[in-house]
Amino acid sequence: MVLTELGSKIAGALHRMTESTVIDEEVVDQMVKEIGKALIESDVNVRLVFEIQKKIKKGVDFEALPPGVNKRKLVQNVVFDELCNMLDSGKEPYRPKKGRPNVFMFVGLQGSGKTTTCTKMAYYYQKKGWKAGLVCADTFRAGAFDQLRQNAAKVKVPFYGSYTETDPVQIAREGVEKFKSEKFEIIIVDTSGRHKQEKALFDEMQQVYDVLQPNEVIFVLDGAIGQAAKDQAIAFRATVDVGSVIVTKLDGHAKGGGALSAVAATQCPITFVGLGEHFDQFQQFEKMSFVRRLLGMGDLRGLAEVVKSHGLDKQPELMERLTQGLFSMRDMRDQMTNMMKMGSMASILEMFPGLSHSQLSDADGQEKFKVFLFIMDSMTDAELDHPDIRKIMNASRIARIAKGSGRSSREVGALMDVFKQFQKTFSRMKGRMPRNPQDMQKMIDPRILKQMGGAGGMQNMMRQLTSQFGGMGGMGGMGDLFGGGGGGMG
Ligand SMILES: Nc1nc2c(ncn2[C@@H]2O[C@H](COP(=O)(O)OP(=O)(O)OP(=O)(O)O)[C@@H](O)[C@H]2O)c(=O)[nH]1
Repeated sequence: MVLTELGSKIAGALHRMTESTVIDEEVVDQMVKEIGKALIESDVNVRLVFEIQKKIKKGVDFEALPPGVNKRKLVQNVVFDELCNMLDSGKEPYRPKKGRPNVFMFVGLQGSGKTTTCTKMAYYYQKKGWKAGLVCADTFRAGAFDQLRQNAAKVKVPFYGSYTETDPVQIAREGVEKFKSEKFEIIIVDTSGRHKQEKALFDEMQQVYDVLQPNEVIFVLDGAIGQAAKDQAIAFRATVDVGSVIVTKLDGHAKGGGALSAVAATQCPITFVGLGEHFDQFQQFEKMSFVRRLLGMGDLRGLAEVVKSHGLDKQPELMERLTQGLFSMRDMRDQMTNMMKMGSMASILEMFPGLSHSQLSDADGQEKFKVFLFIMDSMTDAELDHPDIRKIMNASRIARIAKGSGRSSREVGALMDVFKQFQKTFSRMKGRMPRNPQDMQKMIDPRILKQMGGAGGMQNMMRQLTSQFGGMGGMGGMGDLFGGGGGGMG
C-alpha cells in the first residue's frame, strides 16, 4: 500500500474537520497541525511542511471568502492542491515514442532495487504492447548477470548480457545495437550500483552514458531513505544527466512521503514508483492520481489501466452488470481469481474509491484472498449467483460454509463484509458517470469549472479522458471505464 499511514492520517484530519459543526479558523488550524505532524512523521522536510501549512492557511482565508462558499469543499480542495504541489517537480519526463528505439539507462546505488525495477519497467511496457529488451551492463557484481537474466526470463522479455566480457561499456553498446537492429522500442540498460570507490562508479556511469547517449537516464532511489533522497539525487545528477526518478520500496515504508517530496524538490520528475518485490508491483506516478489514492479517494485512471491490462474490459457482460450495480458473489470470486494473478491486492484495492483505507489494504491481500476463495468454493451455485447473498445468509448457512471450507465462521463473516464493500462501491457507480461533457458540466461546482478553464477547458479534458480510455469499449468517455454504458464511479 502506498504510504497507508500518511494517507490515513491526512484523510483522518480532513474527515475530522468536515465533521465539525462549524468550520472556523480554529478547526482549520487543528487540521493543519495534524497534517503537518503526519507529513513530518513521513520524513517530509520540516521547512517544506511549514510552507505547506502556511499555504493551506492562506488558501482558506475565510475573511476573504464571498458568502455561500462551501467551506468544507474549499478546505479539501486546498489541501489536495498543496499535496499535489509538494509532489510536483515542475518538469516533464521523457515520453517514449512508439515505432522507434527508446534507450533508458538505469543508475542507482546498490540495493536500491535497480535490477528489479529495470525488469518491472520492461514488463510494464511489454504488457502495453511495446517491444522491450533488457541489457545487463553491470559487470562489477558477480550475480548481476544471472539476476537480470532470470528476471527477464520470468517476464519473457529478451535479454542481452555476457558472462565473460568485463567491460560494461562494450556490453552496453553491443546490447543496445543488437536491440536497435531488431527494432526494439524500449531498450533498458542496467548499470552497476557499486564499485570499490564512489569515483569509479561515477566514472563508469559517465563512460556508459557517453557511448550510449540514452534518451533518458533513470535514477532508481530507495524510498526508505526518506528526505536523504535529495542529496542522493543531486549527487547522481551532478555526474550524469538524470532525466527522471523511480522511487522504490514505497510499500510499507514510513519515510516514503519524505523521499517523494525531496525528489520533487530537486526538479526531477518521478515517473514510476515500486510497490513491492513482484514485477507488477509497479505504478506510473502521476501526482494527482497519487494524492487521490493517498487520501482514499480512489484512482479511476489507475483502475482503468489495470482493467485494460488484464483484459477485464473484454468481459462485456460482467461490465454491463457492474455498471448497473449488479454484483454477485460469483463475480467477486472471478475478479479475485483474476487479481490473484497480478500479485498483491493492496495496490489494486486502493484504486477503488472507498476501499483505499479499508481493512483489506493493510494486510497481505494475497493471503486473505486465498482464504476467501476457499470459502467461496464451499458455497452453492444459488448462493454464488444470488443478487444479494447477504439477504439469504443466516447462521446455519455460515456454519455449513465454514465447515466445508475448513475456515471459521468469523472468516465467513469477514468475507461477507468485504463483499458488502465491493457491492457498495459498484452500486455507487450505477448511473453516476455522466455520458457527455454537458452533463458533467452541470455536476461541477462553477468555481472549479472556472479553474478548469471554463466549459471549453472541461470539454478538452473530457476529450483527453476519452482518448485515454477510448480503446476500452469503443464508446468513448469515462462512462466506458468498465466497458459498459452509463455507469461510473462518481
Ligand atoms: N519491498 C520492495 N522491495 C523491493 C522493491 N524493489 C526492489 N526490491 C527489493 O530490493 C532488493 C534489492 O533489489 P535489486 O533489484 O537486487 O537491487 P539493485 O539496486 O539492482 O542492487 P545491485 O545490483 O546490488 O546494485 C531485492 O530484494 C528486491 O526484491 C520494491 O518496490 N519494494
